[in-house]
Amino acid sequence: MAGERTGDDRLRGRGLTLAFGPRIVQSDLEFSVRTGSIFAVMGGSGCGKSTVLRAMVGLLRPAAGTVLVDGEDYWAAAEARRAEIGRRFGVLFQNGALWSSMTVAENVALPLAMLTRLDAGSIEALARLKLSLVGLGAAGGRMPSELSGGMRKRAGLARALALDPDILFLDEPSAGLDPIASKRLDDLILELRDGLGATIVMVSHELPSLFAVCDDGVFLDAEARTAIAHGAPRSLRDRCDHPTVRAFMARARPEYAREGPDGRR
Ligand SMILES: Nc1ncnc2c1ncn2[C@@H]1O[C@H](COP(=O)(O)OP(=O)(O)OP(=O)(O)O)[C@@H](O)[C@H]1O
Repeated sequence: MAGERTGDDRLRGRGLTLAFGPRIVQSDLEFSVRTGSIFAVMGGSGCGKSTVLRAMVGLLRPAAGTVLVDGEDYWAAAEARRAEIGRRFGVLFQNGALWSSMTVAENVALPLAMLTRLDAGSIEALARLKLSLVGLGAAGGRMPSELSGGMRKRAGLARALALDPDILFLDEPSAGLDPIASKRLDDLILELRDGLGATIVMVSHELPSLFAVCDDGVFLDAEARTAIAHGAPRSLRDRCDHPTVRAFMARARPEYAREGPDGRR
C-alpha cells in the first residue's frame, strides 16, 4: 500500500495535513520516497504541491501528521535537531531565489560560508566545482540578472548542491524553460541521482519532465484535498483510471482524453 515503510525509504509522509488557518489544503497524505529515487509531487495548479514541499523541508509545520526522514519524526524533533536534519536537504525554489546583489559564485558560496567552517579559498573552490557540475563553470562572476531563466535555475541548483545534500527538493525546476533547456535540466537531475546517489523530490506539472525522470510519485487533488493516485508518472499515464488523473495526463497524450489506454471510453 502507498505510504507503507519498506526499510529503504528516505522520506515518508504520514497522515500529513497542511492548512492555512482553518483552510485545509491537503489532508491525510501517505507517501514514501525510496532512497535514491526521483519522486514526483503532481497535481493541478493550486492543489498544494508547493505547500507539501514546504512541510517536507521544514518551512511549514503540518496541522496534523508528520514527515519521517530515515524513519525519524522530523516534526516531533527539537528545533536544533530539525536544523541538523535540514543540513542534509538541498532546496531549489521555484524562481531560483538567488540574491540579486551577489554574483552567481557568491550565491553558491553563501551556504558554505554560513554553515561550514571552511576557509575562503576552499569555499571558492567548492562553489566553482558546483557551478561546473551544472554547466555554469564560466558564469560565476555574473550577476543573476545577467543569466537566462534556464541558467538561473541551474545556478539555484548549484546552490542547493553546495552542502552535498542527500535529499534534493526541486520546486518546478523546468517551468518556463524551452524544451531543450528543460531536457538538459532533466538529464542533470538524472545525473544527480545516478552520480551522487541523491534522493530527489520534485514538484512539477511539466509532463515531459515527469515522464522522463520520475520513478514514483503522488498525485494531489484540489477538490478531494488529498492524494487520489500513487505511482510513477508514466504508469499513471498508462494505467490510472481516475478521471482527474487521466485528464491531467491527457495533455501529453490527447488520445487518452477520448479513450483510456486499454481502449475503454
Ligand atoms: N502562505 C499562504 N497563506 C495562505 N494560503 C496559502 C499560502 N500559500 C499557499 N496558499 C494556498 O494554498 C493552496 C495551495 O497552494 P500551493 O502553492 O501549494 O499550490 P501548488 O499546487 O503548488 O500550485 P501551483 O502549481 O500553481 O504552483 C492555494 O490555494 C494557495 O492559495
